[in-house]
Amino acid sequence: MTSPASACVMPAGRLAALVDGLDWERIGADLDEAGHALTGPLLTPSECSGLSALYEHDQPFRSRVVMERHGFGKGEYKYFADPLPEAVANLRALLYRRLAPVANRWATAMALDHRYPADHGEFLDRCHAAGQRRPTPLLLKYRPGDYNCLHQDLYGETVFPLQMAVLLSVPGTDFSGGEFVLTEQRPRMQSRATVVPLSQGMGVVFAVDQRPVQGIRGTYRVRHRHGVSLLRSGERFMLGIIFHDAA
Ligand SMILES: O=C(O)CCC(=O)C(=O)O
Ligand SMILES: [Fe+2]
Repeated sequence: MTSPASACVMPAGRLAALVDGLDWERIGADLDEAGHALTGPLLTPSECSGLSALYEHDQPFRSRVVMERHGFGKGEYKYFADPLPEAVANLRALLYRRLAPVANRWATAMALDHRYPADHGEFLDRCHAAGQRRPTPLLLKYRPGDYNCLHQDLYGETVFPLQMAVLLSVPGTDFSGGEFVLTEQRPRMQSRATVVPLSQGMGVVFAVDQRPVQGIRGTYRVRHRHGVSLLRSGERFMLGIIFHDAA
């Protein structure tokens, strides 16, 4: 029997070339400036539908969360089990390598004493040693009336400060509403929200929690949260790639 994960074949070479070809200088600058950055297209429409189609299967996943039961919103998601589908594992490792320098720059700017290794495998060893052994990449599914409350994906003490998500559905065609929202809480100020315009296959990299901002009197920290606005019609699938594992 072929596993459902083999239904979405993404040649590792194509992904590596694609990730290498992204404008990492611009992505780094956008992350510094706004706490989020669009990557450019990452997955083809057929790769997007292949991944979305996994949702109805049990075998690729370790657990299913019905958001309403936990007060997280409305809708559901499933965490992938180890071994992750090859494309998800490859994307996770390839993106980590490019984002680790940004994470280290932020840690330096915020005077934090931890630094991130260049290699994702090494970072995962650190998670596992801290008791965070469960994989965190996930697929989310929204239907009309669903939404995802503003939140942070923290799963233990060990945190990689950036994460990524890829929209798998076509806005305006497959669904309406359901916008990806990022908020920024500056010290002693009200929160500010940004709606990130995504298209199918487009990735967004964003701050998990804190990011440094250069002010007139030195660097201060802003705190981010992300979520999804009310889905008005259709069905929306999202791939989430979090770089730390969960306790
Ligand atoms: O569905 C979305 O756009 C949000 C996904 C999310 O919360 C995540 O990837 O951590
Ligand atoms: Fe999230």
